Amino acid sequence: MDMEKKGLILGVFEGVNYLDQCCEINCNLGHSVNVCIVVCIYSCDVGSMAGPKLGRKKGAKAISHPPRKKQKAVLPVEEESEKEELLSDSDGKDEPEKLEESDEEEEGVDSDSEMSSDGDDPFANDILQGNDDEEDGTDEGSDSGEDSDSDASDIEKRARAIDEEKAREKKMQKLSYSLTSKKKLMSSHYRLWRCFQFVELMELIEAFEKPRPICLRTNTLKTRRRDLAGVLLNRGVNLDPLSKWSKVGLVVYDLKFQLEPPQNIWLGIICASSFLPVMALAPQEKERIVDMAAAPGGKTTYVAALMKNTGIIYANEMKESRLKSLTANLHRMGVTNTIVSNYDGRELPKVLGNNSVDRILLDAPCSGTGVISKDESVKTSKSALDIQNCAHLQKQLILAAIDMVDANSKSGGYIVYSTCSIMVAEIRSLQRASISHLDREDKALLSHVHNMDGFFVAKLKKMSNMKPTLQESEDLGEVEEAHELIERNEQNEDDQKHQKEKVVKNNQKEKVVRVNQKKKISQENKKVNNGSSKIGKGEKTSANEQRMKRKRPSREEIAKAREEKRQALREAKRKAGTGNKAASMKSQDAD
Ligand SMILES: C[S@@+](CC[C@H](N)C(=O)[O-])C[C@H]1O[C@@H](n2cnc3c(N)ncnc32)[C@H](O)[C@@H]1O
Repeated sequence: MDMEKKGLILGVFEGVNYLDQCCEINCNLGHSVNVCIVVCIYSCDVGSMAGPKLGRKKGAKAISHPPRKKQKAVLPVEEESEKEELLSDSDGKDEPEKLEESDEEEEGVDSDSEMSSDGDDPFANDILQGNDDEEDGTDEGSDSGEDSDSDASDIEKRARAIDEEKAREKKMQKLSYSLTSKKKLMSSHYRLWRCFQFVELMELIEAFEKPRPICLRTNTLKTRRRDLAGVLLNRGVNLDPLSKWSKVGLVVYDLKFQLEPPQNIWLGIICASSFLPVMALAPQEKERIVDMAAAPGGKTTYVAALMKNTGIIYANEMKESRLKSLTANLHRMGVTNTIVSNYDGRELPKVLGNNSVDRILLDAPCSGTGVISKDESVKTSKSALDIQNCAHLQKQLILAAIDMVDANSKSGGYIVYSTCSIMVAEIRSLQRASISHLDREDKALLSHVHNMDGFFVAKLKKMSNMKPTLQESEDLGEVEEAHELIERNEQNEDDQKHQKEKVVKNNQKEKVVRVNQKKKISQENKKVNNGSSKIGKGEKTSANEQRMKRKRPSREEIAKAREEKRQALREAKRKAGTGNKAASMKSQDAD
């Protein structure tokens, strides 16, 4: 690996220790240029990075964050005062003492709430059983004596039994629902999930159903993280710094005033994984940057903040209906360096020109399979065709991005491609742009491992603005074809089986049709042979062939035939008319 480039990339993530691996693949990129792809593999575990609670007030409950004890500690957890980290954006002074005091109390509150919310407390059942035992003992004693007591305890027992039965039924219902949805998910996307081992797949599906921690990003155009944290803590919100790697992120545990956020200081609730593409892009002040698929602007506003409202951001969105939210967010967040456009991203090189910008963020439209925890319908609503269509669009968008970015940019020449999908086909859009092989699992941020929404981020560096020669294009075309061939070959057994079954059925149908046709033809032949004296015994001309051979009548012949028909009709009418007249005369005579 080229250490310089590695250094460069690590530089982008200076101080970021969650980078598991950073591999670089120099490769011929299909289409027009040579591009170096730098694949950054993120292993973030928000929960474990967050460390102990900060500033939680007495009695405040920790809600809806995943149980920490189940999370994998991918990163070295910073055990030191997170409050310092949280409030250390600049000088680290003026930390409210109150917060430090509450840290210790916090731990207790936290672990309690985890136990109760998880239902994982190993002692809980014992305590219940103990109670039952005691009651049983009392019952035995009362049997020997007072009837009224035993009646009461009988009723209690029965009531308890009914309750238990109900609870069991509920549990079974829940279990069967969960199994059905898992089955549905597995069967509907079986072929696309083939890259996972069964156990891992189950873990992944489980992870989809867990709520993610709520993350906030401080809008540094309006405030500092420490100030925001101070405001939130004063309002009784429990929060942690997201981690050392994010100087703006906060993890929030009980956002009570969710509907009335202080609009001038934060963007809203976002997933930690959405920080990563912008961090990877590392926009610099005064650069020209394109956000190819921008709405609703979560990443554009972050880019603008990192650029301190300097330079230019072209924020493009194809769907007109989504422009409103994009512009509204830009205004709300105080972004002033952005031009909003409404093009199909594939058309942008024609509008902005080739080799015209320093960096491009392509947060591609995707199947959304990485965000099932937010939108459950993704489980069953996405067909294989949807995924393939997405992948095709993504490839075309990547190619447009490559055309637009300037390899000679002094500070940039980078493209960041991200999707919130964990589907191989979509991740492979990069490959389909003829970038050499990417190992699929390793590049995705997987929900069950990282406790984030599934996500894929790759950073590309354009190496040259030169267009390849015809020969190179042809070679690359072949490479592309080869990739497509490989992909086609990789269709899973299910697919093949399905296809085979279809083919067999079709063959059978065709056979039946052919047999019927043959029968029909031979019957017609027989008829023709029997009925027509013109066709001798030895003549093998079929009725069909005869029909084919029959000459089409000329126009004159058709006109003549029509005239004859008309005359015959007139004659028939006339005859009928005279018949009627005679009949009516007859009847008059009779009267
Ligand atoms: C994943 S979302 C972008 C989210 C955004 N980057 C953010 O962080 O808020 C993808 C966006 O791409 C838009 N889109 C879909 N097809 C597009 C195309 N051909 N060109 C440009 N944008 C497109 C969608 O309407 C959608 O708003």
